[in-house]
Amino acid sequence: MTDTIQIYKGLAGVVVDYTAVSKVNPDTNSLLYRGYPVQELAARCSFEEVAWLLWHGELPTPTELAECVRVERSQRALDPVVKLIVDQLPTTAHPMDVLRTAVSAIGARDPEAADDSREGNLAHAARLFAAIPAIVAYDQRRRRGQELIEPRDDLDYSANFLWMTFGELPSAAAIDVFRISMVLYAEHSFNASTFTARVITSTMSDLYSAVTGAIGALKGPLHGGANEAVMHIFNEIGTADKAEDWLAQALAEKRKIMGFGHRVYKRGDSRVPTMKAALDVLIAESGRSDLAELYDALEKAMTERKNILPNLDYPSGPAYHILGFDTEIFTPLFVAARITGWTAHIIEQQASNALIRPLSAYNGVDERHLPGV
Ligand SMILES: CC(=O)SCCNC(=O)CCNC(=O)[C@H](O)C(C)(C)COP(=O)(O)OP(=O)(O)OC[C@H]1O[C@@H](n2cnc3c(N)ncnc32)[C@H](O)[C@@H]1OP(=O)(O)O
Ligand SMILES: O=C([O-])CC(=O)C(=O)O
Repeated sequence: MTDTIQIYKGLAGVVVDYTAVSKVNPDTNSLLYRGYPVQELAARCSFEEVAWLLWHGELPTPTELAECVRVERSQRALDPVVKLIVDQLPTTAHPMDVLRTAVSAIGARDPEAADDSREGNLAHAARLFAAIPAIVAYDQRRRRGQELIEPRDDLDYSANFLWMTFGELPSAAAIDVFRISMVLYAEHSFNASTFTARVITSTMSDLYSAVTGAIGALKGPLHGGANEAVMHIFNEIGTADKAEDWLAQALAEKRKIMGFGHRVYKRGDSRVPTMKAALDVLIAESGRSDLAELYDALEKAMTERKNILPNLDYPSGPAYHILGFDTEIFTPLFVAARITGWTAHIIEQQASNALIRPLSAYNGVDERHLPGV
């Protein structure tokens, strides 16, 4: 008689630890960062304030915010050595591969990288928070044959990110949409990339290694890579009138429809209404009603056929497209936001560490021996 072993495939439904960083509640369709509803933060707070909140557990005082902003602005410029490394990479490499390499290089260049004290890790987190926009912006520009644009000290995080990418500023409303997307993408409990960062941290490795691994986990289309995949799907479908037939065919081929479904939310993603409202602002401003029609048609068809609802990547993909980002840059934008949540979790894991090492049930060949043994 063999013992029955319970396998938790994909760790679905398994609670592996406590976290005080965020609470995802699929029953009430809510998401709290350190207790605050994400919708309130998206409506009222700068991304710098949200970063501070995630790292420290409380919103910054005016003095703390001024310090956070000062540190961010002082580390915005692309490190010339990191630029050299990026320049060596072919433009056939996915921008997530470029960003993963650049973050790894920043870690290798930090003489204090091994300092995993709370203060050390907060400093590393602030460095990556400030440095990632320049890498992402420059990578899009070099792919377009354009020169690096230096950061501007008179702009906040969101406006400066758009400035470094495009060399001009869009409307205040468009900058705000970008800020909202950063706030919504910042944190989401034990998702695959955050869990990756926590696994790496649990071995007492350094923060840069954990973030490098997390970038690799986020790249996949079942996770962060879905925001760019949504745009590929939109391009494939073409126009709203083709959405229903396209979906029928895609489902018949057993394809996953990117931007729909979620491991935790089964009745809708708490962040989608806020991001959809932000997308609507861009659609109204740009006159892209074609995109709005396509968005609605695919959502309606997917609801009717599968009753599977959109996740955050569904509205953010077309929003980034209208803002002018190239499709393959969308997931690096997710990294720029999620660096805040990842590093908050790394600090939390490190403060209450246990090596993460689950068990497996062996189902290979029975014990056997080499000839003559
Ligand atoms: C910000 C984020 O990272 S959010 C996630 C972004 N990822 C995507 O948008 C990729 C598309 N979505 C998916 O692949 C899935 O919904 C996941 C990976 C996100 C969640 O997966 P799971 O929790 O394992 O899915 P779940 O158990 O709810 O699936 C139930 C059924 O619905 C199907 N399903 C779920 N999502 C989709 C989808 N997007 N397209 C088609 N079918 C789907 C599953 O194949 C499964 O079918 P089955 O019972 O016939 O096998
Ligand atoms: O929670 C998840 O599994 C994926 C997700 O929505 C996120 O990381 O934002």
